[in-house]
Amino acid sequence: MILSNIKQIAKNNLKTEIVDCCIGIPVYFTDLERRAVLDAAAIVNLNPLCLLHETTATTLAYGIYKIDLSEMDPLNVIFVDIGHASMHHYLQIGNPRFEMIRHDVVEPLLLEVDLIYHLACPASPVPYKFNPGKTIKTNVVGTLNILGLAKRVGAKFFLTSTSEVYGDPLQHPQVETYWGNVNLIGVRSCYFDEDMRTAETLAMDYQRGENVEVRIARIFNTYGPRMCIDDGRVVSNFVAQGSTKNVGPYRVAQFGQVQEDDAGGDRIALTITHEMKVNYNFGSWRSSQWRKTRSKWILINCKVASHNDYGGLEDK
Ligand SMILES: O=C(O)[C@H]1O[C@H](OP(=O)(O)OP(=O)(O)OC[C@H]2O[C@@H](n3ccc(=O)[nH]c3=O)[C@H](O)[C@@H]2O)[C@H](O)[C@@H](O)[C@@H]1O
Repeated sequence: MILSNIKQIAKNNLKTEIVDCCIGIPVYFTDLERRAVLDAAAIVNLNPLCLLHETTATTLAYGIYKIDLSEMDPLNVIFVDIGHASMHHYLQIGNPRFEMIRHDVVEPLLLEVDLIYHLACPASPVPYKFNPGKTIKTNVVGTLNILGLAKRVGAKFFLTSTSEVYGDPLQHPQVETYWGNVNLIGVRSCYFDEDMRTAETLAMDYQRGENVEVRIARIFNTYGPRMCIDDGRVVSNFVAQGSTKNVGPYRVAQFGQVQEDDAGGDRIALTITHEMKVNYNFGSWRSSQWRKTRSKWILINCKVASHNDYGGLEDK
């Protein structure tokens, strides 16, 4: 079912028949599970040229699509795999400037760097609920460690936060100055909202007390190329479920559409370091600062169903 859907999506996008393919699998798949994937592919007339580990695919995708890294630019990129999902392996791709380190940010990390993008937390409800303790550790202890690293080496620190810091907001649309309405013991809060709030607090404390230059981007519901169809966030849910269904009353929600991918956040960071402001909503069309940034991110204002109109729709 999944493979036939993916095949259809690829066919529509590429406007050609799809037969040959590479299929990404978790590294922990057993031989039997790998065989089952190949059998499933055969059922839908796919011819897998290889089964690729997800981490390998992720790293390759970065290397392939990150086309703005100049050959002449002395920039080294270090990936730190937080080891939170099925990512147990890593690949150092051909470019000698990419280095992949397998490390859990919950443990101290010693590196020499100038600029840090702290993106280390699953943003979709499915993975962040899978192991809430780990999610909290990643956002709280992990952020503290990376801030400690930034402090030690004098690096700039860019934190990707979330619209979830507003909890169940009473103000629409949310602006950066809004403090939110978070239920600290709610099912959503204890997984993600509260610990991302703590992460932001830590970042601001290190900016005030330790002179770490901090930028925070609160990313709203994102949708863009190379997101998983079963990502679990609202826009991909809509796309997956089909948005033509009559779902009753509508409300306006905020969306950020990512035209590249989450890693494309660095474009924003580079832009906003020239601005005075520290935190930004990426998704608030009322944010004048946002509009000033010349990033590849665009906003779509659209009408969506409220939470309860869609069974299983978890995200805002
Ligand atoms: O325990 C305390 O009383 C102190 O804890 C922290 O200070 P500190 O432990 O010196 O840690 P930082 O240098 O701010 O680093 C925070 C974390 O980052 C980690 N770190 C630091 C540097 C580094 O390169 N890599 C790295 O992972 C450290 O192991 C530490 O756990 C707080 O910043 C202090 O305000 C507080 O007084």
